[in-house]
Amino acid sequence: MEGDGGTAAAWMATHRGMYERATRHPFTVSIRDGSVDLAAFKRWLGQDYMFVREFVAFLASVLLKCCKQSDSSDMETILGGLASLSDELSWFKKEAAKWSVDLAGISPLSSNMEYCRFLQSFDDPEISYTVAITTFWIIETVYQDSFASCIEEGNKTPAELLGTCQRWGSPEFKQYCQSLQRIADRCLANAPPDVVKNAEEAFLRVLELEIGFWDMSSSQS
Ligand SMILES: Cc1ncc(CO)c(N)n1
Repeated sequence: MEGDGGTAAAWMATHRGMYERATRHPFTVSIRDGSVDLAAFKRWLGQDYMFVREFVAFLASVLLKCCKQSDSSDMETILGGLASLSDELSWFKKEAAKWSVDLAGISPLSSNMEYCRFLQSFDDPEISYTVAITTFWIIETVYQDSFASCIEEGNKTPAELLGTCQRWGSPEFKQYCQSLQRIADRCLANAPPDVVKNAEEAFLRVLELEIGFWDMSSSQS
């Protein structure tokens, strides 16, 4: 949450309560303190695999909006993100095998479906690149912040979950999120007020959906 004076950091401060509900959720807090229910972790793993497949399509829509801008200099960053999702899907398959989670037999739970429907709504060409890139930034940042807290000093994260936490909690992933934040801030600084308002609404909607996703993982809702 390094406030660098941009709009993104300002929203994290204004909506701090919601932001913390998403990034210090009882589910990730239970990973950090070692009390995590492994059945819940496995549920999260299977559901998140399905989410990430949908996230690929979302990111493709962000990339397309980027390419249609007169200045498409963010293309490399987004393309890099898309490429790392390929690696991420392989990681999910490996991790699922390790935990005996049958990915083929999973169907999305309702909070996951709701989140996926939100991602699909970005297919609409009317939704601006600014709103889409801001959404992308906050989706990644919630995971970065959540999992980074599980590997902070003093954690009691079970050894077999450290790999998961490092995937999103690593310094490299943090840098990547910061580069997305700079892009979002630049777009927001140049956007008309109605677009900024839509982006803030999308920011809040992501926090809500992320909380729902953790709730679902903890308790199958
Ligand atoms: C639900 C959810 N939010 C964010 C990310 C970050 O990639 C993810 N994998 N899953």
